[in-house]
Amino acid sequence: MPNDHDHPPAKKFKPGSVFFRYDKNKPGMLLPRKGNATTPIEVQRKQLPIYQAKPQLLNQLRQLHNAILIGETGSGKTTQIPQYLYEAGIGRQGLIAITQPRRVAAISLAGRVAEEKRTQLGKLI
Ligand SMILES: Nc1ncnc2c1ncn2[C@@H]1O[C@H](COP(=O)(O)OP(=O)(O)OP(=O)(O)O)[C@@H](O)[C@H]1O
Repeated sequence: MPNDHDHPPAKKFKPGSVFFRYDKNKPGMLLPRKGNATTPIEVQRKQLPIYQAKPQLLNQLRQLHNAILIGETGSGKTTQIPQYLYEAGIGRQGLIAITQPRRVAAISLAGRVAEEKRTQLGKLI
């Protein structure tokens, strides 16, 4: 079974990924994208493509037991849908679980969502 060092997260090496930028000092290396410090996080959330579909999505998800959502990379599926569900009170009795293919990706995602919810990582998230 390969470890994280053998196969870094797919997201890290997806060309054109919104998450990563090239390291000019180390050819071939990709770095996490710099945060957009000038735009408030609430505004960043509303700028994501998925935000436009939020009411329709929640409406549909309330009526379904299972759903498969397909959307562009970086559109907000992973970071936003769990928050939409939580904010709408869906799944609050249990746990909203999110999977990622790699540990690094899972930690990065959790950190981002905690930042967006303005909570310390390890509590609500
Ligand atoms: N760790 C992070 N640090 C900073 N911004 C992030 C981070 N993770 C996500 N974002 C921001 O949130 C946006 C939505 O990311 P999200 O992972 O929800 O997209 P996605 O649709 O699930 O993408 P993918 O299909 O590649 O998993 C990104 O475009 C990026 O701007």
